[in-house]
Amino acid sequence: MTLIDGRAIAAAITAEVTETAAKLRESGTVPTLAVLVPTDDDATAWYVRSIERAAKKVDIDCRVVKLENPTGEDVTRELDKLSADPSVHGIICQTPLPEGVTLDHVGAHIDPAKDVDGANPVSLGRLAAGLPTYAPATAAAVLEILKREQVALSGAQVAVVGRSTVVGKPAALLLLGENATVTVCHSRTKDLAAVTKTADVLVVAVGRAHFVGADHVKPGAVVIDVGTNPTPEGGLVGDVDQAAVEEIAGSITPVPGGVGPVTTSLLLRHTVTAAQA
Ligand SMILES: Nc1nc(=O)c2c([nH]1)NC[C@@H]1CN(c3ccc(C(=O)N[C@@H](CCC(=O)O)C(=O)O)cc3)C=[N+]21
Repeated sequence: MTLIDGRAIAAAITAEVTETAAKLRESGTVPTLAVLVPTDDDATAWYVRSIERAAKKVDIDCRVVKLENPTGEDVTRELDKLSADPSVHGIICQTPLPEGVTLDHVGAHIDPAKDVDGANPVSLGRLAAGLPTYAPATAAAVLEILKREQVALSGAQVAVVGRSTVVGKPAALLLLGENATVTVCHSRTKDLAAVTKTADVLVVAVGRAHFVGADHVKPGAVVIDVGTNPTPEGGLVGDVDQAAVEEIAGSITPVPGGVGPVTTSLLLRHTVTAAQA
């Protein structure tokens, strides 16, 4: 079994982004990403620090806007302001959002041209229609890993477990765009293991530690583990029971060091692309 090195893939993307960012600066544009943080959440705080660190390395300006106990209206007003600000090229609104506020609602206030984490329903619609757009960075990371690992997708059986708007659904659309035969599974799927066992590529994005085990995996399958579940000991585990699957899968993305770092690097790539446009 091969462990897929997400950090190495992220480093390769980061090197490309560094070059593009330098060219932008030479031509007088300071590539700028705005990160809106509407709630206090440990996982989000970690992701925001990681974005800041990564942006600094590639010389992208990162503007973190922290709101204290905002209403939905406070969030949309801030997103309207950032969308209208010509010095901002990319905008990400962190989840979770305040109680009663949905990403669909606030996402509609991110200019699609700056929507580097694909949160505007317009961006998702464009993705569904096969038009150029920014896919959510995590979904894009799934595809980027499969491409860099040269996994054949055309005609392949792919199972996506999870149907969220930020990962499962857009990942399924991106995979369809590569001519994969995509099955989307979720909490109501009957006999999940029977479906996932037929998959050459298994993408798991349910947000539950060790949800997928040995009896879910086809021998030799490529397993992409999107989960980042905090453990009581302060560590991080995926949605896949890696130890149980090790003997069966052909290759797997570890957690940490798999999809996560690639997600951050793609958010930055989307930002320089937006700055070039
Ligand atoms: N609008 C929005 N989009 C997101 O994509 C989004 C979000 N909100 N809110 C928070 C979650 C969390 N998230 C992570 C991204 C990378 C790592 C990551 O790189 N983790 C490291 C390890 C971290 C560690 O070791 O503690 C890794 O997997 O190797 C983790 C978590 C994106 N999120």
